[in-house]
Amino acid sequence: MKEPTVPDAPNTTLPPLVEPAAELSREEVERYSRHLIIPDVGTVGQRRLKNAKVLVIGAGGLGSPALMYLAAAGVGTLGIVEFDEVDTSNLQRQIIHGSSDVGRPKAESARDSIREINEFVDVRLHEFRLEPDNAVELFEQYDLILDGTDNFATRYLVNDAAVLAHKPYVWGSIFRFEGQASVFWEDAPDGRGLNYRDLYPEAPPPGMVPSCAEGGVLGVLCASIGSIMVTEAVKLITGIGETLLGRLMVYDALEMSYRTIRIRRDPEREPITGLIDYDAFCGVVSEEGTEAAIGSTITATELSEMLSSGRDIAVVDVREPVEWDIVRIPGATLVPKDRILSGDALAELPQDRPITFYCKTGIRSAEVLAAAKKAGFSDATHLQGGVVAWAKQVDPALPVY
Ligand SMILES: Nc1ncnc2c1ncn2[C@@H]1O[C@H](COP(=O)(O)OP(=O)(O)OP(=O)(O)O)[C@@H](O)[C@H]1O
Repeated sequence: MKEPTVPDAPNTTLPPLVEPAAELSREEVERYSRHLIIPDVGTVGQRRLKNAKVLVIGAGGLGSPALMYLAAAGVGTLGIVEFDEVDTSNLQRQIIHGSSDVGRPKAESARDSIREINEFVDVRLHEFRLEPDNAVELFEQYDLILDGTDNFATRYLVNDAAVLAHKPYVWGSIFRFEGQASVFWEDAPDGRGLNYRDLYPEAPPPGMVPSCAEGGVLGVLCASIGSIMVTEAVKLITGIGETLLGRLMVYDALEMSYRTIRIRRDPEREPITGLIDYDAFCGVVSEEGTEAAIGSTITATELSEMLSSGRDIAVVDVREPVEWDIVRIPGATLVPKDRILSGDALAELPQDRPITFYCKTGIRSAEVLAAAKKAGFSDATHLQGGVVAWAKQVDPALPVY
C-alpha cells in the first residue's frame, strides 16, 4: 500500500450539497433548537439536513454511532444497507443494537433505535449485501454515502460506485486503537477529482491487514471515528467548515492525537469506467478455492472423533496468546502463526505424527498449513472454521469470540 506522506493540504470549503426543505414544524424547531442558534447552521442549515438523503453502508461498528447521530441531527432520510444479524460479540461497540436484538436483522434493529431517537426520520432498509449489480442504482437515490463497512472488497466497490453515481462519500476505518477518516468525491467542485484509489491504489494482500474480528478493536473507537464521519456529513450537507476532502485524518487513541495528511491524485490511476469483481481485485479466495490450493482440511467433528478414538495427532493452535486465554481445544499446543511463518518455530513442530493446525476461523491456519507443507510437513491438515467451529460443533459450552 502506498503511504501518504505529504503534510496538511489546503482546506476545502464546499457549497452546500442539499437544498433547504420548505420549513420546519414547531416540534422540529424545539427539537433542533441547539442547532438553530449556531450561526453557521441556523434554520437554513437545519432545513438542508431535513431535506438530505444519506445512505449508510453497514450498521456495525461505525454505522451504529453514525446512524444514531445522523438521526438525532435531523437528517430527513436515512438508508441502511446491511445483510447481517446482531451477534453477541457486536454489543461491545455497535451501540445501536441492544441485548434483546441478538439474532435480529441489524437493519431492523437499527431502524427501531432510530425511531426511538427521532420519529421525524424516514428510514429506508436495504436488507442485502452491497454488490456491483446493485450499488450504482442505489447510490443514485441518495445525496451522500457513508461507508461503515469492514472489508476491502466493499470499500473499493463503494468508491467506484460513488464515482460512477457522481456522489460524495465519507469513509472511515478502525483497528484496535487507531482510526482513519476521509471524504472522497471525484466530481467535487474543488476540481481535484480525488477518490479512495488515490490513497490506497491497491488492496493489501489477503491476511496482511487483520480485520477487527481477527485483531480486535476498542469499542469506543467506533464512536470517535463514527462521530467524525457524521461531522463531515453535516458539513457537506450544510456547506459549512472545511471538509476532509483531499485529506486523511488519522486518530491514535493511545497517544490521543489527531493528524491530517494530504492526499494527492495518483498520476498512474486509471479512470473508473465500470465496476469489477472486487473479491478477485482484493485477492479474496473462497473457502473452496483455498482448499483447492492447499488441500487437507478437517472438520471439527472429524478431529474430535479422531482424538476420541485415540489417534495420535498433534493439535497446534496458531493464534495469539490473548486468544488462547479466551478458549482453546483441549490438548492443543500454542505456536503463534508469525513464529511458524518466520521459520523460528518450525523445529518445535512434531515430525513423527500428523499435525492439525487451527486458529479462530480457519484463515490463519490455512496460511500456516501452506507454509508447513512447503517446509516438508506433508502429513498436516488444518481445522475448517477454527476454534469457533469446534465450539459450535463439538463443545457448545465453550465461548465464541
Ligand atoms: N457489502 C456489504 N453490504 C452490506 N453490509 C456490509 C457489507 N460489507 C460489510 N457489511 C456490514 O458492515 C458492518 C461492519 O461492521 P463491523 O466492522 O463492526 O463488523 P461486524 O461484522 O459486525 O463485526 P466482526 O467482523 O468483528 O464480527 C457489518 O455489520 C457488516 O455486515
